[in-house]
Amino acid sequence: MNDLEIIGLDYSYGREVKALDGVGFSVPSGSVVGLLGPNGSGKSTLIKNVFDLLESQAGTIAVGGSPHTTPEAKREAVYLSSNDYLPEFLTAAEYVAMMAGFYGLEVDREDAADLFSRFAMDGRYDDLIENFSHGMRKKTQLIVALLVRRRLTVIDETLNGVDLEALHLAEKELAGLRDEGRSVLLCTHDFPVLERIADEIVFLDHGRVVFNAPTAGLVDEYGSLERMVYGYLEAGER
Ligand SMILES: Nc1ncnc2c1ncn2[C@@H]1O[C@H](COP(=O)(O)OP(=O)(O)OP(=O)(O)O)[C@@H](O)[C@H]1O
Repeated sequence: MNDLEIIGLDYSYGREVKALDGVGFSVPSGSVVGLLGPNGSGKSTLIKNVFDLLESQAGTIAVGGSPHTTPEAKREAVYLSSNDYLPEFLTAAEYVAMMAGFYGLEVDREDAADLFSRFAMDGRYDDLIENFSHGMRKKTQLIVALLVRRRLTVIDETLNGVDLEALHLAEKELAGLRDEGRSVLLCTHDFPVLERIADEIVFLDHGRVVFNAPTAGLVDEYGSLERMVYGYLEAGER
């Protein structure tokens, strides 16, 4: 079963910029897939298409087996954006409750407070988000995903900006989602993180999939993901 399946996805901004050009790949249940690519390669455009934040122009996207525009698909997935824009006038508890409410869920206060304390935000659950640092906001986004535990979690550079301790815990928690048979699409430039937790890699360049293979195989072949990417970029085959 694939939690996300994308076939032949195109997307252009106006007539000039073709941001996605025939993109296709899948995220199998019980896996972490790393999404990599240089700036402007189309990663955010791809993710926005998956969440129907941009209206797809050609191709198909299925989430949990349902077309991505349907309520069934939208219930199956959670999106952690690359920015840290959270409603500042809410407390973390109110924000978490609101997000869970979108999925028809109620959050267990103890579970949530426990995650806040494990992510080094002990006692901050009832504080206004206005008083949270950048890293605390990123961790709050992540905690929401861990509480709502959807079939598919898509993380757009959300982990960039959290400290090493939180990153270590985040990796363990994401592996926990995978072990429950859920899946994660993790967009990050952090090669070591991807080598540790991604089962497969999708590498985009100029809106096209250049590599799509198991991480272990790519590391065997190129020595590391970093060498694979820089080798490709320096080879001038773009
Ligand atoms: N709103 C927009 N209007 C016009 N062009 C856009 C818009 N958003 C993105 N683009 C263009 O689409 C292409 C893909 O951009 P996108 O943001 O998807 O890349 P990305 O891989 O997420 O980049 P980054 O790593 O910098 O976040 C780029 O050429 C970008 O300039």
